Amino acid sequence: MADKIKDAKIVFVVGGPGSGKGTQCEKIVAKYGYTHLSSGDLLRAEVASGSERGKQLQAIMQKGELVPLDTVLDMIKDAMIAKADVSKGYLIDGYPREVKQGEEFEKKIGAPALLLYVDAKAETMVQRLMKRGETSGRADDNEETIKKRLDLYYKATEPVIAYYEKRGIVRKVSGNTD
Ligand SMILES: Nc1nc2c(ncn2[C@@H]2O[C@H](COP(=O)(O)OP(=O)(O)OP(=O)(O)O)[C@@H](O)[C@H]2O)c(=O)[nH]1
Ligand SMILES: Nc1ccn([C@H]2C[C@H](O)[C@@H](COP(=O)(O)OP(=O)(O)O)O2)c(=O)n1
Ligand SMILES: [Mg+2]
Repeated sequence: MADKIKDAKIVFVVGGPGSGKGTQCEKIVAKYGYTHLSSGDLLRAEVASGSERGKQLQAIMQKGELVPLDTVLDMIKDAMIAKADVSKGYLIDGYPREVKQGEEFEKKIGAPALLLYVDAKAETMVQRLMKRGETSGRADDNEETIKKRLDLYYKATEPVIAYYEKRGIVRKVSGNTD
C-alpha cells in the first residue's frame, strides 16, 4: 500500500563514493531514530540472494555503473512500505544518483524535505575505499571501479545537488567525523 508512505518525511542523503554517507546516517539514526535505507545495501542484498536479477545487478555494480532506475526505486519503495508503521521518517542513502532518479522518486513516492550533502575530498574518498576494500569483500572496492564511481559521481550526481539547491533544501555536512 503506497498510501502508507504518502506523507512520510523523506531525507535524501547524497555524496561521493566513500564520502561517509553510511557513517553519517548511523549517527542520525542514533540521535533522531529515522529509518535508514541505503540503496546500495538494498542492491547488495539482492545480489546476495543469488537471484537472476541479483546476478545482473552484480555485473553492473562491479563496473561502477548505475543500475536501471526502476529496479532501485521499486526496492526503496518496498523497503519504505515495510517500515511504514514504525517509521518517523526516512534517510534515503545513496539516492538519487542522477536528476532523473530524483524526479521519478517524487512522482512515485513523494518530495524530500531535505537533501543532506555529505562532502569529502576526492583524495579522501579514494583512500577510504581502498582501505575498506582490504576487508569489505565489496566487488566495487577496487582501484579501477573506484575511479569510475568517482567520475560518475561528478558527472551525474553533483547536478542533483544543484537541482535541489534551487529549491533551498540542501544542507551540507562534512563527511569527516575525525
Ligand atoms: N577516517 C575516517 N574514516 C571514515 C569517516 N567516515 C567514514 N569513514 C570510513 O570510510 C569508509 C566509507 O564510509 P561509508 O560510510 O561506508 O561511506 P559511503 O558514502 O556510505 O560509501 P559507499 O558505501 O561506497 O556508498 C568506511 O570504511 C568508513 O569506516 C571519517 O569521518 N573518518
Ligand atoms: N541509487 C543507486 C544506488 C546505487 N547504485 C549502484 C551503483 C553504485 O556504484 C553501487 C553501490 O552503491 P553505494 O551507494 O553502496 O556505493 P557508492 O556510493 O557507489 O560507493 O550501486 C545505483 O545504481 N543506483
Ligand atoms: Mg554506503
